[in-house]
Amino acid sequence: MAPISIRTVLISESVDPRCRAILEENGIRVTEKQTMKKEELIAEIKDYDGLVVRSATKVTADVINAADNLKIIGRAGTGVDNVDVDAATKKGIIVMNTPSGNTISAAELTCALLMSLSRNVPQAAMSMKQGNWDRKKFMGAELYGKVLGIVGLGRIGKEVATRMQSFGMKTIGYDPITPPGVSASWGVEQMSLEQLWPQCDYITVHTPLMAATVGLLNDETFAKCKRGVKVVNCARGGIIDEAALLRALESGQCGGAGLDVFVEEPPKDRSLVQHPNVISCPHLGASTKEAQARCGEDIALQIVDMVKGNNLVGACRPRPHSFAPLMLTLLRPAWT
Ligand SMILES: NC(=O)C1=CN([C@@H]2O[C@H](COP(=O)(O)OP(=O)(O)OC[C@H]3O[C@@H](n4cnc5c(N)ncnc54)[C@H](O)[C@@H]3O)[C@@H](O)[C@H]2O)C=CC1
Ligand SMILES: O=C(O)C(=O)COP(=O)(O)O
Repeated sequence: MAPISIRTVLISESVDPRCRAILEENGIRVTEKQTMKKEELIAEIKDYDGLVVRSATKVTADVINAADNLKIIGRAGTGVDNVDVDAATKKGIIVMNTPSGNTISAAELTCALLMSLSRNVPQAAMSMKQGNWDRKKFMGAELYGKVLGIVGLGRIGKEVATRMQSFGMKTIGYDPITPPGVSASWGVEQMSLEQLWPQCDYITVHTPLMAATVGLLNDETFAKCKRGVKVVNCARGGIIDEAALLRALESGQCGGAGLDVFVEEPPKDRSLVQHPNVISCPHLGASTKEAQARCGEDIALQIVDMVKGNNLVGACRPRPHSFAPLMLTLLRPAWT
């Protein structure tokens, strides 16, 4: 690949300091500005060859059209739904992400939400802080023997599956691309969504946000689920339709929801967050020291690869994600 000249990079969000250090070690001038308004970004973007973002910076067509010198948009993370990739491509701007750097962290938070939902941990903790000792109110249910439906069997979906299997959950799923034989090798039986909805005690979504996944769970699909189904969204706001979710929670069709992401972040309308059967986080899936270190380092190295004209195929370095099935195999008694 021909080297690309990148002399200035703007980092518009809180990205691990290794990112800046690697870029500077390679002669790139870095500016960090973390609270830019859209107008500010539009006014300043022309001064930069590269832009590094996380999920909060909306790199819309008007930002891209104002970016006279921009050659690369680096997303230090997975989802690129905050970047208008079509507009960037039309302008010849490369968009790259670091898709494996935060996989484990997002999977672990999903598991934490599933476990918290089953045992009402956040609600019980809040009640204790208020001076109560309410053992009856927070009666839970075991995850053992329950059915977990995983919609989207990519990196995160797979890691959630292998972890929740160790709690004795049956894992079923759907993905239009991952071959059923592959997901079967990590213990997930694939089926159509029509077959999946009525079987699940818990559903977790792990797809990108795109036209086909907006409102994947809606009034119609909630109606096909078991009464009291619990749902987790650690992927993107809107994959579970928020208004439909609120209606399902109010009717009891949905027994609880664990939400890390929202259509609007932070959400102005707090009716979901305030619902007693909802537990939520402020988009924390990737917010671990380890994930941020990997994503910050990876995006910087990928930009440096471009400057040096290194082949980008395989630039996204493999991560040891398969440790979970390996550990499970080693720890599981031979007769199971
Ligand atoms: N909460 C957080 O902080 C984080 C959220 N994410 C979100 O999680 C999403 C998934 O991440 P990864 O697993 O790494 O992505 P991935 O690309 O490895 O997996 C996504 C899977 O979804 C499948 N898919 C696409 N359309 C589908 C549909 N209509 N129905 C069912 N499956 C469909 C794809 O075939 C693919 O296997 C990201 O796109 C991002 O939006 C990712 C990291 C952190
Ligand atoms: O990587 C992703 O897709 C995420 O959602 C993480 O977003 P963040 O980098 O924490 O703003």
